[in-house]
Amino acid sequence: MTQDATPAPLIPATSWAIIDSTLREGEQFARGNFKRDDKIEIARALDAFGVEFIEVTTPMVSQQTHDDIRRLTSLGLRSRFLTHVRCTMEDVQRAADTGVHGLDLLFGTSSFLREFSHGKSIPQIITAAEKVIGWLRDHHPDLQLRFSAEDTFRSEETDLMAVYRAVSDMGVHRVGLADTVGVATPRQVYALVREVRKVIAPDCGIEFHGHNDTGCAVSNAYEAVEAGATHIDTTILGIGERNGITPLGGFLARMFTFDPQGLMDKYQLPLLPELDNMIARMVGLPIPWNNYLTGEFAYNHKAGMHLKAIYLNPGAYEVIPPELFGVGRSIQAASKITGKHAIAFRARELGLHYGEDALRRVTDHIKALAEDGDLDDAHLEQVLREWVSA
Ligand SMILES: CC(=O)SCCNC(=O)CCNC(=O)[C@H](O)C(C)(C)COP(=O)(O)OP(=O)(O)OC[C@H]1O[C@@H](n2cnc3c(N)ncnc32)[C@H](O)[C@@H]1OP(=O)(O)O
Ligand SMILES: O=C(O)CCC(=O)C(=O)O
Ligand SMILES: [Mg+2]
Repeated sequence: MTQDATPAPLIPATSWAIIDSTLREGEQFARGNFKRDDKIEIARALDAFGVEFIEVTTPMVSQQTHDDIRRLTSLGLRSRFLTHVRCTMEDVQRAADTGVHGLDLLFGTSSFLREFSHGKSIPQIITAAEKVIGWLRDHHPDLQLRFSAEDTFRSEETDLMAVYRAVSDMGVHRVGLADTVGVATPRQVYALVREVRKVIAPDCGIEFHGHNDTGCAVSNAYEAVEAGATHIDTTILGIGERNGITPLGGFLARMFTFDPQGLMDKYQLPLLPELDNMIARMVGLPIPWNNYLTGEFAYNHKAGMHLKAIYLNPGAYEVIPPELFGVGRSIQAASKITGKHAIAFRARELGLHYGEDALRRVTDHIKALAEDGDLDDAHLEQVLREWVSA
């Protein structure tokens, strides 16, 4: 390697793709009920952002949903549409004429779902998959096929390997691991992805879908990629069943740290706030204050020790430059936990210059005033102007 060669990114952004499921998993969110115009707006926004795949709800929901999918697939977007269907002839025949690029098939493999959802044994699941996948390959060879073992992380490993090996042999393009109840730990995800990789064809992709019940949805998606997963399911703001799945913004924040340029090449990152605001508006809820990247306080800096460094170099306390994701930072200089450096910087911005003693005095005065509540910027400016000549 020559001395000035750029080191290869730790996890290149070209090694994985996003399947955004706001239009499928997102419709399973408590407040998710998208009308046709909403669906079109969401799809266009995701396409403009650059996500590789958009997953939509099964056309089995209703004639309206079926027609909506046809409308979406006729928009001429670059993002590829996938529809999420049960492993039955009825579902796939209905889905095959919607103009989608691929079908995301699933079958629950845990004892919970085998007993309480569909009632099928593992051999019966494999037989059903054979029939459905065989028909699809014969009649719709252009469709990209994925087969997922729903509730993967509460399924027996021997059952999973039997299913994944079988569907890979049947020629699916991707297998899916789904942490349906959000129980998996990052280490389990990593280990299982590595095991699955051993039993499927080398060119078969691996998709991960992770719920956030125990707060691991982003970490688990990251571990999946580190272990070799090729596709990650996200939704805008993480909306989905219960408390949702891996959020698009959170996943991108995580992956940005490994390959910033790769992410900037693939996605229009400054559009992220528009996506988050759009979904917040449609579901009638605010963006959470602590949301990754776009939360109101995601880039708020307050403590004196932080502010000294932030003024000199924001990278001292920011891992991702906010402007790359279209957001700004806020500096809260007038609180009781502020310090002289922050006050001096703010004063200089206002064209005011304090000597050392005066700076200490005005800083202590501001800290004392703020014991009763932080000062807003106008109040800070007023104090700084009054005290400069005092
Ligand atoms: C973890 C997940 O998020 S999975 C995705 C969930 N998505 C959805 O449910 C999509 C929206 N769903 C719907 O509109 C409806 O549930 C429909 C149209 C799919 C089915 O409606 P209904 O026929 O009224 O059945 P209902 O929803 O009550 O029950 C689910 C049926 O699917 C069957 N089923 C569940 N999983 C599968 C599967 N992977 N493959 C085949 N059949 C399945 C169940 O056995 C049950 O069928 P049964 O009536 O023969 O016992
Ligand atoms: O099809 C899949 O892989 C995921 C389905 C799903 O939403 C889940 O298991 O939570
Ligand atoms: Mg889900």
